[in-house]
Amino acid sequence: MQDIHNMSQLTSADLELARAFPEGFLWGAATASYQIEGGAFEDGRGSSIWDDFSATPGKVFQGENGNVAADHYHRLAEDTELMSSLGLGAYRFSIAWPRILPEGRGAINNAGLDFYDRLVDGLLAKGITPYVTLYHWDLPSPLQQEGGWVKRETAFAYADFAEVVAKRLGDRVTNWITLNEPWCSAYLGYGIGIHAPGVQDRQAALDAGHHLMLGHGLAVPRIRAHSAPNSQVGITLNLAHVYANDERPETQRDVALADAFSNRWFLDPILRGHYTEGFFEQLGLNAPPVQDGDLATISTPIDFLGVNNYTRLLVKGNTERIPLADQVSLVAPIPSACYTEMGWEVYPNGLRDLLLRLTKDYAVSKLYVTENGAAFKDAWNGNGHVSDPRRVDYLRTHIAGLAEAIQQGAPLRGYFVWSLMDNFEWAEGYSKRFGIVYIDYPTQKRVVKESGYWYAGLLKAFNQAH
Ligand SMILES: N#[N+]C[C@@H]1[C@@H](O)[C@H](O)[C@@H](O)[C@@H]2O[C@H]12
Repeated sequence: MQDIHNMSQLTSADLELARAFPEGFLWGAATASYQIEGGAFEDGRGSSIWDDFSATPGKVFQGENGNVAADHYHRLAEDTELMSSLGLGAYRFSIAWPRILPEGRGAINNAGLDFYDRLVDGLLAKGITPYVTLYHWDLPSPLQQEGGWVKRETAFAYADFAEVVAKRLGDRVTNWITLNEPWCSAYLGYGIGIHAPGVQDRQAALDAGHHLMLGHGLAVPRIRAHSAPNSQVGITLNLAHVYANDERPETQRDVALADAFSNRWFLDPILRGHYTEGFFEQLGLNAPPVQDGDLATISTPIDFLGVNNYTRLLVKGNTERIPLADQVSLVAPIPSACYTEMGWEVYPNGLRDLLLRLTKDYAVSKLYVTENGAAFKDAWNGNGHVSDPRRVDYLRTHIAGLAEAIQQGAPLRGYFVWSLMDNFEWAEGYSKRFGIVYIDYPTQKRVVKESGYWYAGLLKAFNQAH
């Protein structure tokens, strides 16, 4: 592989930016099992709700699925070499529950554990620290057939799964993320049904969210019991800072509703041990089936909070309609602003302001940005490289916001760009490319994008400064 660093086009300001970060700051990239692995029917892997959802007509763009994806299952050596050439200090990936427990519980598929053994050993051999997400949405189908996350039993099945993985990898993996974005699993999967398993029932979303958090709390001690003493366990939440479009009282009301629904629904139980007061009433729904002790379990102390952030929320109150927390009026696209292919406003200060809010309002000892990135229209002409200047600018401006947040007191310890490589973007299929490495799916060729060279150059400059 060409000397990847000589291909980067860093400015003097970029070099200054790299030097702004403290020694020990962790630079990584993130992926998820169903989005990159493929090998969907190999070596004993069972079916997941995303296999089922993708196979359901009309659910995923052009009927695409994760059967092959980026074929990572067959390219471990190539992809770990790619990560090493980029200079990554860490790699965040997820474990496919159906590879480990094809029925969701019970019989262990050791071939599945062997795959992650090989991945972890390959990363460690290259000096790359594994950050393992135990659940990134691929619930085994048999558990969904019993009701999935709306059933309390699934929380216990998840904790059993987490322990099986920790027993195998806990001697080498010291950084664990229990869940990825339970808000998406609950609301997109069970509330409005645009994600797997495709249930459209807002009460089910609250019940699923509760059991996801219960699974998190049940799993934390079981992960710790099988990991090295210096291990750390956290959770990753998708969060966004909420801004008021004006000072009107109805706008202030809607800002509070949007914050409750988008952020505090999960932040408050996990970090404060209680749901946000009045939250369920604002939604016009019943409380989920909370049992004695649940909130104590859910709020079991964690070592860090993982933050996934892509954009901000801008809210404009509407007196004619008293919204429910999940129906707040967001401001229409702003002509002067820049938007990604996902329709998300590019607003770098949103990440900085979010980290500062979390620092101010929640007693988090450590923060990691576990996902941040952008989808833009990337094209590859079959040779040369992929020009993606908008992604370079997105990364540059958001990373600059991290430096400001740290300088203002945020306990930020690391950043994982989403994503290492283009991948299956859920209901959008392969139509949205988030990678700093381009995947030519017909050939599975990996082509480092301009943003990948830039990120590698930033990491090299950071390492040279320390
Ligand atoms: N959409 N989008 C990109 C990205 C998605 O690909 C990840 O799997 C999720 O954790 C999170 O939603 C963010």
